This record gives sequence, structure tokens and C-alpha cells, in this order.
Amino acid sequence: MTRNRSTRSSARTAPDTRRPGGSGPRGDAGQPDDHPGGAHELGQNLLVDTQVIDRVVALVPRADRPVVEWAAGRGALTLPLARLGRPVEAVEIDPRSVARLGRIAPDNVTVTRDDILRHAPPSGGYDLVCNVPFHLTTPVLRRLFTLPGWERSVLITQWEVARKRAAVGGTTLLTAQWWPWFTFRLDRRVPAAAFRPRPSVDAGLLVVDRRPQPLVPVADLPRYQRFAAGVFNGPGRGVRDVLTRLGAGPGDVRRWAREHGVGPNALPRDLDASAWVGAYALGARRRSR
Ligand SMILES: C[S@@+](CC[C@H](N)C(=O)[O-])C[C@H]1O[C@@H](n2cnc3c(N)ncnc32)[C@H](O)[C@@H]1O
Repeated sequence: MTRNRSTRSSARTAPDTRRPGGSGPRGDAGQPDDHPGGAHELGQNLLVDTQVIDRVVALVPRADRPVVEWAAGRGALTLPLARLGRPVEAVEIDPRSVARLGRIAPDNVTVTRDDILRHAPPSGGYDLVCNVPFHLTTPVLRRLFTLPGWERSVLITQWEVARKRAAVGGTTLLTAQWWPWFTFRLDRRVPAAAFRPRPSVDAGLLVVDRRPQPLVPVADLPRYQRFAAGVFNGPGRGVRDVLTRLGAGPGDVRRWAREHGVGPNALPRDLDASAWVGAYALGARRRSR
């Protein structure tokens, strides 16, 4: 990892065991490859639409904590973010972009050459912004959920990914598995024309907030996630049937369904965060009997 302006060795943050990510994979903050790939391989679809840039910046909370920008490129977002007056750490793997950004960035910006899949973030609280290189979408999201410290992440992803993560038109397993700890909101669609070069699909602006109070204790994370996977993949004619087959009492399931408005034919994809947490509690009640 190299930094422009201030160079520091790859500082690691202490794991935060109170939050998801506290005991998750940290990754090695090693030196990125000197020749990380060409523009296409690096997913260098740079933002050129000022309305989208302004919207991303507007979604970043007004706070004093630092902003970390992953995949900073040539600074389309970095420079407007810097105008918030907060310390900004811009992380980018491409040495040419790093050098260029280092030359034009104001004093409150630190430009770090690093791989966003291994970058060690600040030890305190921060917000994160990332126009996600499309080919890294899944690893970036997985890393994000297990990383402690950030309060809000403002992400640009492929449109379908943004929709799915925000549970528009139905929840996916990945969202259900992280819902007790994070909220997901689809802000808007970002047309492919907002980028140069233009990607083949539109993108979406996704806002992920860490819940100040998790809906399920962090200590239950692995068990809750296994439960969510079991419900998604379990046999049954609908989620009520699946829960009963997984061992929840039929009376408990009926009460839960009434409380959360879960119809007889509802599927796991139809549940909201509170219904998931309620469903998980049914199993907990059963375990404690
Ligand atoms: C979609 S562009 C976004 C650039 C800039 N933020 C913008 O919005 O115009 C993605 C950027 O991620 C960089 N990148 C790709 N893989 C990376 C990695 N593993 N670590 C850090 N940066 C990476 C690319 O070089 C590219 O600059």
C-alpha cells in the first residue's frame, strides 16, 4: 500500500467485536500488483454526470468523521467529497490514477494506492463511498458487511444488484442475512450514460446504513444466517409451511404471520426485516423450551 502526501505502512484496525465484522476476515493489506490491469479489467467506468456526483455527495452524512472512498479513479467523487471539509482517504489501485489524483487533491485528501479488497480502514468511525468496479461487486459487498467502523456506505452498483440488495421486488438471501445489522435503500437509477466509457447496463445508487441497535445480537450472526439460508432453501409450500417444517410451533407461526402480515402463500422473498427477525425468534423460543 502506498500513499501520496502522507505515506504510512498498512495500519490495521483492532477488530470491533460488538459489531458485524468485528471478528470477520480482515485481509492482508499488502502491496498491490505494479501492473494491476488495463482500464477495462479494472472496471474504469468513470462518473461524468454532475447530477449523480452531487447526489452521491448529498447522501454522505454531515459529520466530522472521515470519509473513505474506495475505487477513487481520477477523483470524480473525491474532489466534491473533499469540499465537505472532512478528512477523505481515497483508495485506488491504478498507479496512474493515484499519481494524477495525488497531484490535484486538496490537503484534506490522502490518496492511498491499495486494493480495496485488502485496504485497512481508519480505526474509528467513518463513512464509505464507492463507485464499485462492476467485476468486484460481490467481493466488495461481502467485505463491506464484515468490516467494522463505517456508519453509512453510499454505493454505485449495477442496477440489478442495487435493486436486489434494497429488496425492491423481493428480498434475496444475502439481504435477509444482513438485515438485522444494516438497512438498505435504493436511492435512484443511474443511467449508463452517466459513465465514460459507457457500461452495458444501468447502475443504481444504494445507501447502506449500519443500524445503531442491531435487531439480532452480533453473537447470533452465524446462527441467524444459517437460519435465513435454511428458510430460503427449505422445503414447503410457503414460508409459513417452511417454518413449521423447520420445527416452529404451528400456533407460534400463525401468531407471527398475523403480527407481520404474512399471507398463507407468502415466500421468504416477501418478508421484511422485522418479519425475518420475528421468524428467527420463533426458533429461539423453540430452542428455549
Ligand atoms: C467505476 S471506476 C470509479 C472511479 C471514480 N470513483 C469515478 O466514480 O469516476 C472504478 C475504479 O476502481 C479502480 N479499481 C479497480 N479494482 C480495484 C481494486 N481492487 N482496488 C482499488 N481500486 C480498484 C479502477 O482503477 C477504477 O479507477
